[in-house]
Amino acid sequence: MTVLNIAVAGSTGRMGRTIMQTIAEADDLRLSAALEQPDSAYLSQDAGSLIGTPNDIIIRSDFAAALLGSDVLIDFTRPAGTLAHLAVCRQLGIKLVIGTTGFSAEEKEMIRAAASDIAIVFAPNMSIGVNILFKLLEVATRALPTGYDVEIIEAHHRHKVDAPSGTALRMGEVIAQTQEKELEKVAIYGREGHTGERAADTIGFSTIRGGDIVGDHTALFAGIGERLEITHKASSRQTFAAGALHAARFLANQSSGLFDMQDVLGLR
Ligand SMILES: NC(=O)C1=CN([C@@H]2O[C@H](COP(=O)(O)OP(=O)(O)OC[C@H]3O[C@@H](n4cnc5c(N)ncnc54)[C@H](OP(=O)(O)O)[C@@H]3O)[C@@H](O)[C@H]2O)C=CC1
Ligand SMILES: O=C(O)C1=N[C@H](C(=O)O)C[C@H](O)C1
Repeated sequence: MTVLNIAVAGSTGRMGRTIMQTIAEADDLRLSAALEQPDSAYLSQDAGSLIGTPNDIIIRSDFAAALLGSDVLIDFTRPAGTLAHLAVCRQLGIKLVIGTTGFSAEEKEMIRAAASDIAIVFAPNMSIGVNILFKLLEVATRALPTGYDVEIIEAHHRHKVDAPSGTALRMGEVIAQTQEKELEKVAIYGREGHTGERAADTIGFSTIRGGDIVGDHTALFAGIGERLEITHKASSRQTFAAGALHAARFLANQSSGLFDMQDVLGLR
C-alpha cells in the first residue's frame, strides 16, 4: 500500500489537531510535518503530544525545509497564512488541501493561478453532508418558482473570526448561479435600522456566533403559505478532517488543477 506523507499547517489549531488525530488513525497516511507560526508557543514540542500519542514529529515554523518529504500540505489557518504557504508549495511542487475560509475575490484568484502548477483542493466545507446540501440547493432553486425569498442562516462557535461562513457564502453562490445571477449583486449581509420592505430576488445572510457550535447552516426558501428549509448540522470536526484527508488521497492522482469537494466526492 502506498503511504501518503501529510504536512499540516495550523497544526495546533482546532482543525489541525483533529486532522493529526485522524492521520494517526489511518494506515495509509503518515504525518510528515506539523507547522506553526514563528511566534507559536508550541514550537519544538512533540506534535503527537497534543493528541495524546507522542510521535517524534516536532512542531516547527521553517516552512520550506519542513515540507521536504511531504506529498500534500493540509492548510486550515487564515488567509494570509494560506497564501504564504501557497507560494512555497507552488515553488516546491507540493499538492495542497485548503480548508481555510475568509478569502477575498482577489485572494481566491491567486489560489486559482497557483493551480496551473500544482494540484489543489479548495473547499469551504469538507463534510460529505454539506457537499450534498449544495446539490440539494441546486435542485430546490431550479424547482421552485419565483416568489420564494431566499435567506441563509449560519451558526458557529464563539472563536470564529470570519462571517458569513465560507459555507454560507458558497450556498449563496450555488443558489445565485442556479438563478443565473451574481451573488455579490443580490446578497444582503445583515440588516439593522429602518430597512424598508425586503427586496425581491435578493439573498439574505444571517450570522450567529456563540458557545461551541461546530457549524450549522440553513437555506430558507420563504414563500406565501409555506417555506422550505434545508439544514446541515455538524456535530464534530471529525467530519471536516475526514473530508480533508479524502481530498489529500484524491490529489495523489492529480498533477495540477483546482478542485473542490464536488470533484473529490464525485458529485459534479
Ligand atoms: N473547509 C472546512 O471544512 C473547514 C474550514 N474551517 C476553516 O479553517 C480555518 C481554521 O479553523 P480553526 O482550526 O477552527 O481555527 P484555529 O484558530 O483553531 O486554528 C488556526 C491555526 O492556524 C494558525 N494560524 C493563524 N494565522 C496564521 C498565519 N497567518 N499563518 C500560519 N498559521 C496561522 C493558528 O496559529 P495560532 O494559534 O498561533 O494563531 C492555528 O494553529 C478557518 O478559516 C475556518 O473557517 C474550519 C473547519 C472546517
Ligand atoms: O470556522 C469553522 O469552525 C468552520 N468554518 C467553515 C466555514 O467558514 O464555512 C466550515 C465549517 O462550517 C466550520
